[in-house]
Amino acid sequence: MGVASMQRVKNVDYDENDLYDEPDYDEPEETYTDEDRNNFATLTPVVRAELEEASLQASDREIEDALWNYYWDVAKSVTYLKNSKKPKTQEQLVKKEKVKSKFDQAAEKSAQESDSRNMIPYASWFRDVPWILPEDKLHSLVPAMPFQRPVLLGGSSKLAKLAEERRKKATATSIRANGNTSLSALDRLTKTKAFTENEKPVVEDTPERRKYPIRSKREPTPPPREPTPPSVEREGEKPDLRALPTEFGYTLSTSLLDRDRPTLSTSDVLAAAKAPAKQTGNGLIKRTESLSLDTPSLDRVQQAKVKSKGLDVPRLWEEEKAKRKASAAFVVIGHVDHGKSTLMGRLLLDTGAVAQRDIDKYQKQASELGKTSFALAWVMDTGTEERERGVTFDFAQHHFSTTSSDFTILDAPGHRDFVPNMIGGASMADMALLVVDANQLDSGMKGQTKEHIMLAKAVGLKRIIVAVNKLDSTSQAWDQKEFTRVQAAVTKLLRESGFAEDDIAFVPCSGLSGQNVAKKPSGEDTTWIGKAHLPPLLQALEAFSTESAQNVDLLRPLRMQVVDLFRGSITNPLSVSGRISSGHLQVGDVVYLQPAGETATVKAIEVSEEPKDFAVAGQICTLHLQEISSQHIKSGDMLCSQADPVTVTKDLSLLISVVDPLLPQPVDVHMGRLHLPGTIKQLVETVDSNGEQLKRKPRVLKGGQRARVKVSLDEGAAIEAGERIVLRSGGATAAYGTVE
Ligand SMILES: Nc1nc2c(ncn2[C@@H]2O[C@H](COP(=O)(O)OP(=O)(O)OP(=O)(O)O)[C@@H](O)[C@H]2O)c(=O)[nH]1
Repeated sequence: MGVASMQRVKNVDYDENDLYDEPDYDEPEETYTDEDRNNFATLTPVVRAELEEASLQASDREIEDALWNYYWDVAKSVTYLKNSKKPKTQEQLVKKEKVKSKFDQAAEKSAQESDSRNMIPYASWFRDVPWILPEDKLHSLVPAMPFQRPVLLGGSSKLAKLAEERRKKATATSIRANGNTSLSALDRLTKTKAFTENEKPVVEDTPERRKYPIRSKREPTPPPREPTPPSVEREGEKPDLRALPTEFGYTLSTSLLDRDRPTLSTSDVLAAAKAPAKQTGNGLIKRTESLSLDTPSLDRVQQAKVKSKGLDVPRLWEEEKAKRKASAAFVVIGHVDHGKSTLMGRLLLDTGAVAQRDIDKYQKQASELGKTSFALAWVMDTGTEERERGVTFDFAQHHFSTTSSDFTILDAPGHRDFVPNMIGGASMADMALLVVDANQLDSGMKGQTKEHIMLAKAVGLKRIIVAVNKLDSTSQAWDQKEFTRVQAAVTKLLRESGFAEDDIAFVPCSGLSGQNVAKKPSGEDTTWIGKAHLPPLLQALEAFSTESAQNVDLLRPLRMQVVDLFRGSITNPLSVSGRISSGHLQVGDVVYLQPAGETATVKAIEVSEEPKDFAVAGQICTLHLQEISSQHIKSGDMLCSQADPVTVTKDLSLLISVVDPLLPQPVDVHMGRLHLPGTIKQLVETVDSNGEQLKRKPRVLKGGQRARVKVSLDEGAAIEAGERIVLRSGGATAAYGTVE
């Protein structure tokens, strides 16, 4: 395990007391979804393998607890388990309970108060409302289920306690109260408004949200990966002395988050109050009947429906062709610590996408930790603290431009532990950038260099640039022989994997020193690079990027797999991102989501973080949606044209290349960001390279064979012919191919 992984160990946000205080908690019954179970099945062996590497053992239950609590984050789960399994030092064992600060005590008290809100009889929700609400309406105004927040995030023991503590702290921080009830109602409302303005309200941790995480949009300039400074109270910062919102105010503020529940806006309430009361003996009761209890969603309350401008997108796209730069998205792959992040940080710095002052800042922070060499890598790290709910497993996107091309870097920070995410990232790319440490060829060949090459091919990437990196630190710096040795070995592997000679480019470079990255190298020991006509990395990327701009298919029906789902802002409560694989869309379009079978309106479009009127096939974009609930979308779903939607199916006929022996057996089916459990029901036939039958109904498929198989998915998915799929079993890639 490399230095970078050790950093992740340190990044985990807990203190030692969390490991040793173990109060009794009642364990709630967990009801896992199929997706949860699938995640457990896929990730538990990965975590176990990591632990075994460190000679540690953990039970399935412990691993599952960790995965559940760390939200499927393998690195964090491993870190937690490693720390909890490590023998305790004497010092740790005798450590007394920390003296609680006044703020901690206040936070605890407020958390208890907030817990006491968990069970609220519906009749008392509106006890401080100056008018009376009819009994039958009260049922519709409060949640259908008893309003009870989950007591634990799941699991048991220390993790459960850790999760509970965190939840309490988060609640306490958001609604800090000291019991001062003398503040005006206006102040209380201001408090609830503050949630929405900061766009970080206290969100219920419902099972629904666990299943379909909605994250805040990533900050464009990421924070450093290391260190995570301990949270310190800022000097001079005054505690928030405002009172808790009333039950009614709380209802209003939280209901804004639940878009499926009938929601009352403030204006609805005021209108109702002003409405003439019907004299029925019940006085004001009848006023409340003018409240529109069907007012369904935030969209309709706050957002005007966006109309389409009716643009002729294919014509506009063609007209703009001359003005447009070439573009390409590339996924950065390679074995751990071979220098991917450093090389990308260098590229972003030397192309001006990142300012030197940011690097200087990271340099200073890194050198304080004795890790100066990581300053460039920190540019790429999106930082766990920035992510809502500590989710760290998603790949990051970064953009940079040259005079001729626009690039998107797809970097999956956790992909070495989390191959499914590497598949998700690679399936959005036009090409791959494989980084190989010239000093560590053999370990890479046994490890992820080999696996990532296979997966790049499996998701359909044709072009690959191989950066032979760290040539500044070969036994003799910039040794041409070392470069040639790596080039020969990697070329062999790429050819075996099916990459054509013309689609492979080699670049000798050093991300750390910047030699041959954005500029040609200087110095006597690098003269051979110019003589061999080996371009700098940036030039190689530009040479491969020109094709992708022409490789768009606007005229086919719209298809875009949802890769990410997040909350953009209060005005854009639901946004999705992904790559349009075919067709086009524009602001105001109504799109169809499968497998939910729901429609949504495209309120706004962003491409490379710039607002656009339309987006076309080949572009990675963010769509802000309206008139759809988050419950109907999850990553892996397909956004398609209403007129020609993808059909939902459970049964797949696949033409596959076999990596590991296969029988009729359970498998995990991966298609881009979609991961579903399924079963190989039938081995139909083995075929030759032209797809012609070799043998009918084989009993087993061996590595290296091509075959037709029938796979049944556990649940229906939006998959159509021609899609690339990867079959995995026991945490390893077993086969890849296409849907027929
Ligand atoms: N000498 C030398 N060291 C380098 C070079 N590039 C990266 N390194 C060092 O290699 C180590 C790992 O670099 P990273 O950029 O974090 O590697 P990575 O492949 O992104 O690692 P993971 O994301 O953890 O897989 C760091 O200490 C870097 O400073 C290089 O060109 N030359």
